[in-house]
Amino acid sequence: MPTNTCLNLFSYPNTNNKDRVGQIKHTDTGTLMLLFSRDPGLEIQSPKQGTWCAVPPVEGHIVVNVCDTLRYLSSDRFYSSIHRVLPVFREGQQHRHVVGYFFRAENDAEMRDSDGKTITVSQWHDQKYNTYKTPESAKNLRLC
Ligand SMILES: O=C(O)CCC(=O)C(=O)O
Ligand SMILES: [Fe+2]
Repeated sequence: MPTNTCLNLFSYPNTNNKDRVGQIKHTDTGTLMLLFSRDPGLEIQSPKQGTWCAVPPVEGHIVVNVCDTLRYLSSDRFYSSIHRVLPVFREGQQHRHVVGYFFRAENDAEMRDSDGKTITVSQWHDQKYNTYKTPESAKNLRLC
């Protein structure tokens, strides 16, 4: 059965322009995301206080991110983490490099979203990614 599981290589330009954003706040669509990074910039939002907290890279460690599908399949036992990427200027560096492995369930797998609606994994994925198409539509991004 096909899935949208993928390995993504990211390269963010190094900048000290505070108006630039690496990635706006979002949750990931799949089950788990493994993030391999030596560069700072990732932040997660506390679900209770709403405050942002840096996730600094730690030598020999990776970040494991819970994503939407795991939230739905676990009936909210696990929550998908709300996160964003900010530019962190680093002297002498050209880019911020990150590798993300996005585990995604089978496209036809069904789950119940937070409105109680039954939706397939690929429908959820496509619906969410359509909101990124323009900066205007991204303002309405449904997080989870
Ligand atoms: O660049 C990062 O640190 C995180 C990337 C990310 O959140 C994503 O691609 O969904
Ligand atoms: Fe993400």
